[in-house]
Amino acid sequence: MAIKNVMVIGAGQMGEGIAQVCAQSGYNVFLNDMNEQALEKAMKNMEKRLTRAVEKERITESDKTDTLNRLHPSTKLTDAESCDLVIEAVVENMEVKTKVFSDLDKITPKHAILASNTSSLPITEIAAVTNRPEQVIGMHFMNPVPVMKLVEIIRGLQTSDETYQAIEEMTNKLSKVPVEVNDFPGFVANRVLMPMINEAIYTVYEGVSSVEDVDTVMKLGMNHPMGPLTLADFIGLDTCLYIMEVLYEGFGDSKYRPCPLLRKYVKAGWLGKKSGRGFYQYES
Ligand SMILES: CC(=O)CC(=O)SCCNC(=O)CCNC(=O)[C@H](O)C(C)(C)COP(=O)(O)OP(=O)(O)OC[C@H]1O[C@@H](n2cnc3c(N)ncnc32)[C@H](O)[C@@H]1OP(=O)(O)O
Ligand SMILES: NC(=O)C1=CN([C@@H]2O[C@H](COP(=O)(O)OP(=O)(O)OC[C@H]3O[C@@H](n4cnc5c(N)ncnc54)[C@H](OP(=O)(O)O)[C@@H]3O)[C@@H](O)[C@H]2O)C=CC1
Repeated sequence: MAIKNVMVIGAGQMGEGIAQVCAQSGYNVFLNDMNEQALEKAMKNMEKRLTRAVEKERITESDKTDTLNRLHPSTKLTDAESCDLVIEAVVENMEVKTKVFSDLDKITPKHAILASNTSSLPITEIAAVTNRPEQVIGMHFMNPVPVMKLVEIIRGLQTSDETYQAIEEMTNKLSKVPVEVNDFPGFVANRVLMPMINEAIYTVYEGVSSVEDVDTVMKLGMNHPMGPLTLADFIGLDTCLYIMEVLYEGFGDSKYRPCPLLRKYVKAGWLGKKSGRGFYQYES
């Protein structure tokens, strides 16, 4: 199936990045969000990054103009009626995601593929609220999307080979590297990454070391590009907590219990870089 028109739902940090790379690769993209301010901010950020790419001579001025012309901010989910693929990137919450998928199932054409950028939630459960579970799939991009090469492609129980192949082909077209994984809590990326981040938070919580020193140990000792606490702030502490909860509930194993300090920060509204405060403070 040829994918031409794509809708990305959620103009947060992931949705914005996904919309940009799709438009840069020639897809016609609706970026959908109920919040017009979030859409405006996302459009500005994408334009800024494209301008920087022109300055660095990675793309031409006309590539930038063409990309921007392919990007359409949208506040109506019904714009998905002309789309061949929808990539959902709203908050990591099953209730919110299943509501979006159930609505999309009614709006989109019969042939359309419905993908989720969920970082941990079961694709099979999301697919079950639609009448097309064979066309529902996980397409898990990494943050920051324009930079990171990996896309985890997650097969739900009923995902068809045809759907998998269409998404694998598109991932290659986006100049990303696809990796096929099965539908288990946290898939591969976050089953491995998030317990490491959670453990780093425990070392601060238990007074083993300071935030800065934990990050230094992992940066200089393990050559990680960012320390785990900087990375947690970058991902979003709410997202980190939701993922730990999915692992904890999904496996029923106490080794995945979220650190109380992580819970406390999220309750305080300290969500990391996006809210201006997490383990570190950020200028707005
Ligand atoms: C939670 C999940 O479900 C899954 C996940 O995504 S887990 C998170 C996975 N991501 C990571 O682990 C990221 C780890 N960090 C890194 O790789 C690097 O620190 C980084 C790529 C983010 C920044 O790299 P850096 O060398 O430290 O900084 P910097 O030189 O400023 O940036 C390198 C390039 O990335 C770009 N970049 C940095 N942050 C960016 C962002 N948020 N959005 C877009 N581009 C960005 C910069 O513009 C720069 O591009 P140019 O070459 O055009 O200048
Ligand atoms: N952060 C990361 O590093 C990664 C995140 N992901 C996944 O991507 C998805 C989005 O994460 P991210 O972009 O970081 O999150 P953000 O917090 O940046 O954005 C969340 C988006 O969800 C929307 N949203 C929030 N609440 C609701 C609701 N009740 N109904 C509908 N939409 C809602 C927000 O809309 P509004 O603008 O209106 O508030 C916003 O567009 C999550 O599933 C996350 O797990 C995947 C890979 C990496």
